[in-house]
This record gives sequence, structure tokens and C-alpha cells, in this order.
Amino acid sequence: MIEIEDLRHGVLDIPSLGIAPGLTAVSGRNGAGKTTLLKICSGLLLPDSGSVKIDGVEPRMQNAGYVSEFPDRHLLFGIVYDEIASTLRFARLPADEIDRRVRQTAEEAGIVHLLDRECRTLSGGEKMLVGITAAIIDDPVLLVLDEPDSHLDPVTAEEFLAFVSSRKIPYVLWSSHSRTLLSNAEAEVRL
Ligand SMILES: Nc1ncnc2c1ncn2[C@@H]1O[C@H](COP(=O)(O)OP(=O)(O)OP(=O)(O)O)[C@@H](O)[C@H]1O
Repeated sequence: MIEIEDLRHGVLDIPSLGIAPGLTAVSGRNGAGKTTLLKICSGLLLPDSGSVKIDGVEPRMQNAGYVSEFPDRHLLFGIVYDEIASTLRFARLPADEIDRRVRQTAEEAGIVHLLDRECRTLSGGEKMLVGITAAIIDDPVLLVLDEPDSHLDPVTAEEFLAFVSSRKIPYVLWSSHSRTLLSNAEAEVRL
């Protein structure tokens, strides 16, 4: 479980909330605190008070992947292949194992044709797909997607969520304003 207790930070005031494993959507009006909650759950932001635990462990001590709604902000490398390989390289996996996993994951994500492209030349939606693939490749315990559909057409958004589901990541949290996308979730947190 993701267990949130007495969480207070900016607009957020959550006395107690448990999020079960699976796909959970976070919804709410503009400024309701969706991004704030997602950043706290992924360990990018420490709350002013209260606690969040993922299976009993603080988020920043867990393997949590966060993909921002602004894809330009999370692509660090020049070439798509290097962006997706980076987490595995940081983990010092052997080069042939990295190559196998990058190509296999890109194949499953439907972005093999982008592997040799320069990140700066990608469309907004392509950048989002590359960012999500890079966050997924290291099999995180928690994957957080902040408004993934803000740059994706409805068909690609649904296909990509199916891909995310197929990876069997224990916890997936995503925020969205799209009722269609929210309906794909197993649970919903409304702020
Ligand atoms: N670093 C910050 N300093 C001060 N206020 C902030 C900061 N980050 C967010 N806020 C404020 O906190 C509130 C919640 O912001 P947040 O981005 O979490 O909302 P959201 O639900 O994701 O909104 P949207 O749907 O518009 O993306 C907003 O009023 C925002 O202005």
C-alpha cells in the first residue's frame, strides 16, 4: 500500500489515504494539488508535514519514476537511445544487457523508430513517450505520470496506458483531466 498520513503541503491537506497496488488516477480542478501530490509520492518533494510510505518505505528510498507534464524538462540526453539507456547505465548493467532491454522496451512501447533521433527534434507527444519509456525501463515500484495525455492523441494515450499496464509495475499513479483516460483507472483519488 501507499499510505499517506496527516499530509499538509500548500493546498494539500490529506488526513489519511491508502492507495492500493494497481492503476490509480488523480483528478481535480486546476490548482487542486495533483502535481504537488504526485511529486510528494515520487519523492521529488518533501511534504511540510505528514508522511508518505510506499510499502512501508519513504518514496525517496524507493525506485520511483516520475514523468512531468512538460516533457522537455525531463530529457537529459541528446539522442533518444541514450535517454532510455541512461537509468540502466547509471545502474552499471553490462552494455549488451542494456542494448537488449532498450530495444525490447522500445519495441513494446512502439517507439523503435525514434531510437536514433535527436530528442530536441521530437514532437511533444514523442518526447512524452520517450520520457515514459525511460522511466519504465528500470522496473520502478511506482510510476508517476503527470497529465501524460496533455501531449498525446486519445488513441496513443490509450495504447500507451495498455503498455504501462502490461509492465506489471506495482503502483501507477497518473493525473488527467480526461474522463476517458480516468475511466481506465482501477481507483481514483479526487482532490
Ligand atoms: N513551488 C510552488 N510555490 C508556491 N505555490 C506553488 C508551487 N507549486 C505549486 N504551487 C501552487 O499550489 C497549487 C497546486 O498546484 P499543482 O500544480 O499541484 O496543481 P494541479 O492540480 O496539478 O493543477 P493543474 O491541473 O492546473 O496542473 C497551485 O495553486 C499552485 O499555484
